[in-house]
Amino acid sequence: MIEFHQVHKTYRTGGRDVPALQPTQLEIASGEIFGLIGHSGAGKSTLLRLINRLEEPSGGRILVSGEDVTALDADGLRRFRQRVGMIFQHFNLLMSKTVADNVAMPLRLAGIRSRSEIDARVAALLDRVGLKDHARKYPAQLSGGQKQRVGIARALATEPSILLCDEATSALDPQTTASVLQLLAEINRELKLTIVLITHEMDVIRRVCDRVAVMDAGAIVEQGPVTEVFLHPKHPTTQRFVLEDEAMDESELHDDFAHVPGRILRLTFQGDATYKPLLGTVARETGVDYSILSGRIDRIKDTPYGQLTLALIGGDMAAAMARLQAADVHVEVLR
Ligand SMILES: Nc1ncnc2c1ncn2[C@@H]1O[C@H](COP(=O)(O)OP(=O)(O)OP(=O)(O)O)[C@@H](O)[C@H]1O
Repeated sequence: MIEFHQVHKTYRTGGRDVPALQPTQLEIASGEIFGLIGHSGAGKSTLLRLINRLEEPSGGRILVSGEDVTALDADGLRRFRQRVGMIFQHFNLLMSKTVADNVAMPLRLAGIRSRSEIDARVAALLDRVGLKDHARKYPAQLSGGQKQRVGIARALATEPSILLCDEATSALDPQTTASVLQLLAEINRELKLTIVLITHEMDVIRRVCDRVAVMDAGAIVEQGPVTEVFLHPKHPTTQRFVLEDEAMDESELHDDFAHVPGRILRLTFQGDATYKPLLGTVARETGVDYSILSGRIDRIKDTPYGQLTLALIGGDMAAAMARLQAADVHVEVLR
């Protein structure tokens, strides 16, 4: 478990104080994938880099598995950092070293001398990230996605229990992003690794994260399970991220509906409710007719969900709404 107790950070540059993180209380459970989302300058990198003390907090305490990492001396910090891997947006590979040597680097730094042990561990790591035939290549000969896989192998070399991902997919195209996220999810499952990732894309959060914190101006403004935060966003910043992900502008949509008769509802359903033939049944039972104005059926990590905007006309409207709510559908009246 990673715990932040009233942790805050102010940078001092050019005689000026730049507040980057307001006093923050946060708990990240062991084995989960925790996402931090926010716009540029929101404080995501600062929060992430405080976990392995690449940034020193201005105050507060950070505990990892109960150990106060803010109190570690240089030697303790060096050993602690072996338990925390990190990957970066621009990969940070050594361009003059081969793929195998890049992955071997943390092992050498950790004091492992045996050539055969290093070779065996590097081979296993490269196999795990799908790069077993690329060991002798140089980073310049690899695609962006392959470079990030080298970054992941290198980060896993010392068998850490935490992996920090700093915009790890921001430099990648959508297809490569999906395959790197899938690799992170597999590693999380197989190695029971805690992953903390930062991103400015809700899609990344939706695909792999269990829980999310939304950051704005140096503070966490909303946090919770991704299903909850994504389907029922409360803070305006969260609502904007969700709308960006849906690639639709709510106000535009409302203009389109202006001429549609009837009551307009947004239905949100998740899990088993997603695949039930509910709408037809409710329409038959209550005499209500409906037209679907917009909708999306997708997944949040492993949970299927749907969000439909409907116009309801005629019949017993109150009974229809009660029937939907009784079937675990979240009903929001838009008009
Ligand atoms: N080393 C530094 N010195 C001074 N100010 C800094 C430093 N690093 C970050 N800041 C400032 O702290 C605030 C938070 O920055 P941070 O990089 O944590 O945000 P972010 O959400 O990660 O942004 P981005 O997505 O652009 O990386 C910003 O106002 C930034 O300018």
